[in-house]
Amino acid sequence: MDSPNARKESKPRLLELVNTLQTQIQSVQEYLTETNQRDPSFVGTETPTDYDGIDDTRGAALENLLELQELLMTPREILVAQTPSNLISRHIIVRHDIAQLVPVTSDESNSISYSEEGPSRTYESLAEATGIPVKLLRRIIRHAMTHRIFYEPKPGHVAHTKASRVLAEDAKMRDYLGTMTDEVWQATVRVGDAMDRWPDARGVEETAYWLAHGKTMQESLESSPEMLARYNNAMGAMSNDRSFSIEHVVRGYDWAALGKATVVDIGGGVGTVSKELAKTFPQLDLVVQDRQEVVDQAIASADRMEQIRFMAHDIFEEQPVKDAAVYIIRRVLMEKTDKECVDFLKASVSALKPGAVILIQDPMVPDPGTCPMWQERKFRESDVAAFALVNFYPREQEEWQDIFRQAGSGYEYKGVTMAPNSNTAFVEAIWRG
Ligand SMILES: C[S@@+](CC[C@H](N)C(=O)[O-])C[C@H]1O[C@@H](n2cnc3c(N)ncnc32)[C@H](O)[C@@H]1O
Repeated sequence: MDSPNARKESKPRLLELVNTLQTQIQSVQEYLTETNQRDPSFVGTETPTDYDGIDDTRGAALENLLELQELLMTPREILVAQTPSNLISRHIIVRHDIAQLVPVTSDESNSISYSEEGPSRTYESLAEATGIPVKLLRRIIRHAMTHRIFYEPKPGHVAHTKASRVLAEDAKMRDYLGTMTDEVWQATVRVGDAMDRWPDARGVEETAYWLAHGKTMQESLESSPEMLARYNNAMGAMSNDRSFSIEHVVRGYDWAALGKATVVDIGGGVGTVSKELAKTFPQLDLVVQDRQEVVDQAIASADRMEQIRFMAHDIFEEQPVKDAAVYIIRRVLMEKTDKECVDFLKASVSALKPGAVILIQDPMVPDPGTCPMWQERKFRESDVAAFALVNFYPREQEEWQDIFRQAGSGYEYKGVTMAPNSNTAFVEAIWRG
């Protein structure tokens, strides 16, 4: 324990945080100046601020700011800070395409008014366009404004902030929020009921999602091509987020060392990961496998690449692509029971040549204190959401080891490694035959 004298000498925590922040923010500001960027602001929609070259300092500053902000809050304020109503305005904005109705540039429709800050649209004109009574619409949009989505450049006018502009221009981001507010949100409020009903729940049927929607998430997606397309876009929107980032796949394995080789992306969706691998490692031949309806969607999409072949394949059927160097399966086994994981591995055996690698990427929350709180909070939010949706249980080292042991003695289990700065774990095994 510190001696009373040592304690006297150390700076009070609030001041220590402010001093550290002063230095960090100075560096961020210098970076913005060096890269000719405007001051960050919630007024107007100039291109989103790019912090890429200073991301570590920005992350450290966010961590200090979070601590500072929450140290300045009372315990009551902490308890009520997040409320279920936080999502209401986002839900309505996405449902009624409100972001697209607000002009981004000055040359759009004539219901626009121009001010120094840029184009805007009145609540009355938005009410007419959406059919929502103006008083209600104003309440909802003003709620969003407190979350920095839109602002009022002058009374009665709605204009874009950077965040609302992203929503207006990025269909994938709208699909992400649509999936969150139409699908995930409803499930999260049934978690307590699901835990009461199935205390030892396993598998995708004994879930809060099932209680909320009367079917599994997969059944929902299979029943509606629109919902499936929206879900796949939502996954794409999150591919840049640190927690889901494809960067962890691209950098987390020595793909270059494979030379000219075949990589099979099992349950690869519409090929988001394979497209990134294909761009960075042109020597790889990639095969993306998924359910027929997902493959159809991928093939219909405009950005197909020569290097990637799509193939309908059920992960529990015998693997048809023989002799590939790596079989990667990302964010698929997290939804499967242990027995299903074993079945999948057994179904792969006949295709594997000695030395072939099975690479599983699944979410796993880092241990407390090993990453900044602002990141851990995000990771734990997606962890409990995955529990609500598909009954996801992060598997420990020993559980994976046991799964590979049951799948056959030919698998040499290498272990689980966390990708740095992420909630992503790689599980690796090599087929020895
Ligand atoms: C969460 S998404 C992950 C997609 C992709 N791997 C990624 O990381 O972006 C899970 C994917 O697994 C696919 N999937 C689930 N069960 C499957 C099965 N039995 N056979 C084939 N694909 C399956 C789903 O269709 C979906 O595309």
